[in-house]
Amino acid sequence: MQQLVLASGNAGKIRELSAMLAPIGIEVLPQTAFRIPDVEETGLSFVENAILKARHAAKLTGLPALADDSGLEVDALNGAPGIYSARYAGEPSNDKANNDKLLAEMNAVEDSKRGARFCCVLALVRHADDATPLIAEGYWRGRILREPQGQNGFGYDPLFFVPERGCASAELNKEEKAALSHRGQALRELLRRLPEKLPITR
Ligand SMILES: O=c1nc[nH]c2c1ncn2[C@H]1C[C@H](O)[C@@H](COP(=O)(O)OP(=O)(O)OP(=O)(O)O)O1
Ligand SMILES: [Mg+2]
Repeated sequence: MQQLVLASGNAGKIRELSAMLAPIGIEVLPQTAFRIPDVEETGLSFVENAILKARHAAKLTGLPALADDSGLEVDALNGAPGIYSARYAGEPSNDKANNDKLLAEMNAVEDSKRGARFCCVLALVRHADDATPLIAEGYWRGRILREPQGQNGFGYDPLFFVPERGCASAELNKEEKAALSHRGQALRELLRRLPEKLPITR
């Protein structure tokens, strides 16, 4: 596969996925480079939204497309914000407002009940009407902190405590995060299974 359009407008995801794919010779072109607007995420699951975003980018570029739909599921909030993570505090999406809202919702939740997981679903379509998209998922369990910690990453990283490392996700560098994260796990699974889908033909 020579070129792949990355069907995301999220700079943090683009940074992480490009860094993970570059070493294996896959050139990732963010959809922003084609001035592709965000598509409305009308699905009720990460899988549906990932496929929808991938098809949209493939359709507008004529290239194979990889999409990432991801979010944070918090135990004490019955899985919220989930697929609505990016728009938790309203639209347009704003990481700071989302984090503030999460802290407020979790204010009365005691330490032993602050479990959560990040979810990532990746969808790779070879063309816009690909009937066999390659889907891979990854999950990362942690806990919701009581105040933001760290400057790295994006989204909810400053509020996500990583038990394996004893720090917030936003305190990990990008290699450390990729080794553990929902996105790193999903991408490794996708790459393991990529041969099933080759060659890329219509
Ligand atoms: O590793 C992560 N570290 C911190 N936060 C994260 C992570 N992974 C997903 N998240 C949060 C960010 C956003 O609030 C939502 C994704 O929403 P999601 O719709 O998939 O992405 P988005 O709208 O930002 O960009 P796009 O749809 O163009 O790919 O979950
Ligand atoms: Mg989105």
